[in-house]
Amino acid sequence: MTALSDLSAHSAEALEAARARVCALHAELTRWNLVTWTSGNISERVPGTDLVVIKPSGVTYEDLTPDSMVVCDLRGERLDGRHAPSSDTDAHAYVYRHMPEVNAVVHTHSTYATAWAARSEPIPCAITAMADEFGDDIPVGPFALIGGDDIGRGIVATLDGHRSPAVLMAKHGVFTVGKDAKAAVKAAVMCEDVARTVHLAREHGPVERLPQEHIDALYDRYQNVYGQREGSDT
Ligand SMILES: O=C(CO)[C@@H](O)[C@@H](O)COP(=O)(O)O
Repeated sequence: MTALSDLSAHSAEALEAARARVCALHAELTRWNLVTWTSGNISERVPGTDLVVIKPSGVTYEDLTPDSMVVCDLRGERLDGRHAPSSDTDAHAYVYRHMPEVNAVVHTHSTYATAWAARSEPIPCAITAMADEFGDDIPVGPFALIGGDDIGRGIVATLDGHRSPAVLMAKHGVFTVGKDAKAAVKAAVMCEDVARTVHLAREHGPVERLPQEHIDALYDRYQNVYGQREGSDT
């Protein structure tokens, strides 16, 4: 376990950067209308350490500062911070312990996606934007009570080996994962967007899933070709 007093200068710098990054990204949750009052949270693994930076519980988004972020270990134990950590800390910590490729977790109750979660219904991969980002239907995870690591177990059981970085936890809301906090926030923004679009489409009739070969081709293009690639001068 990494104790804060044992951190190298490099890791201490990484921790300060993660505090600032995680704090700032909470503004994206409100900017994109993904949360109500204090109802969502972001955490990020501090690169090169066994530390996690997470939102304090129940503190309004406008009052968050880098300094108010809570630092925990991978068991969810608070190592630094004057506030209690998010009530979902044990869930986030469980994900970090069991999905080493995941460096960030985001939780929201965004309206349309949570409406699908309330029905325990996966969102069918019916539009290109879904195939791009999620590569599949957005799956539903089991219902779990808030507070322990049961939510984390449900997230891991559902997302491990799945292309989707988002899971709709039944009767609860959205959890997304990513290689960093920005990627996990992006997945949360896109999850709400596609949840709304597919919901609206269904109001006018049945919605068909894209053929699997189109989902595969779209996912491959978006993940491996789309945008600016490293080394590209365009
Ligand atoms: O999902 C829930 C409650 O339903 C919690 O995650 C949410 O209110 C956020 O709690 P925290 O302020 O992060 O403790």
